[in-house]
Amino acid sequence: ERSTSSFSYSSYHTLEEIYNWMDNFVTEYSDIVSKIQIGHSFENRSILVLKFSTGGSQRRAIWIDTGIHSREWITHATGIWTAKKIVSEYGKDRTLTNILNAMDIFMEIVTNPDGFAFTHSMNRLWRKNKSTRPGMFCIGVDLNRNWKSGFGGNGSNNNPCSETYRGPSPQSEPEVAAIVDFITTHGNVKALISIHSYSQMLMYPYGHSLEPVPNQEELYQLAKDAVKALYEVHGIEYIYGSISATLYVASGITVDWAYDSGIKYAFTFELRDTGRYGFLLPASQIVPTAQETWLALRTIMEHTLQH
Ligand SMILES: CS(=N)(=N)C[C@@H](Cc1ccccc1)C(=O)O
Ligand SMILES: [Zn+2]
Repeated sequence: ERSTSSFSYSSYHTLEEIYNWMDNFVTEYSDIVSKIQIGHSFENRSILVLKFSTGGSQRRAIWIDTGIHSREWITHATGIWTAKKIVSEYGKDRTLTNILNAMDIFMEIVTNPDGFAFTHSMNRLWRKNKSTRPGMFCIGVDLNRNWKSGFGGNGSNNNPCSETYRGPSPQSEPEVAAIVDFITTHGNVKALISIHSYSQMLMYPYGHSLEPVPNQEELYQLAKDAVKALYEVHGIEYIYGSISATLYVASGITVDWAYDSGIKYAFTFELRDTGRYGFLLPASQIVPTAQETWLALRTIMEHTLQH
């Protein structure tokens, strides 16, 4: 069907359903949204990004990615809901309207399409991408360990059979290289938000070391404000802080690369829950999760607009 009105924002969807929704979505909201193909996955699926823009050229931009770990289905579902929220609120919500009148938003909803397809077909709990190389008898690289910053450090693994296998070299994976190329070429991305699940946490660099980033105080306060805004929606409590101090040391991660590339507002979410359902979060929690996450995202985007 041509319109997105029959699409259920409170259900989980397959890759095909999401890609069809994207086409209908950009058609229906063509005045504010467009679709960009930034590359192809290892298994040759299109890697797609939604661009939200109200004009200008090469405006300051915000990058949001979901689904880098394919089993974290709540993140794709939250991304889809958020995309609809952005177009619905433009012209109504003053903060969002101010953001989009000055900045662009890029959103990559299915950041690991091969892994996502595999969670629907063969293994619901697949995390990595689906790359293989000669002599490797296990499949897949952890796309959240394949980035250049801190690559190969503690909290990543050199064993291809590990769930945190870093890959043979930084940006060896097409899914990572596509983002690096896009953001580097764009050159004006001011905030990057990489969304995972689960644990209910909002974190910022560094993951690869306990060394505080120069604007640590600012990021701490912003995370605190974002988590408070999130809490006020449904009373869900998040913890927040730097990745290495709050969670564990992890190397070669998205937000450390972003930060070291000059993106001073780099955050990573771990959405609901804290383990009762984990990656198998019931669809009934999609909309509540997306609603509360939106307030945190808007807080971070507003701060980026103002600084
Ligand atoms: C459960 S999980 N895989 N989302 C946990 C996730 C934590 C993390 C997120 C961002 C940066 C560093 C570390 C990871 O190990 O990749
Ligand atoms: Zn994850």
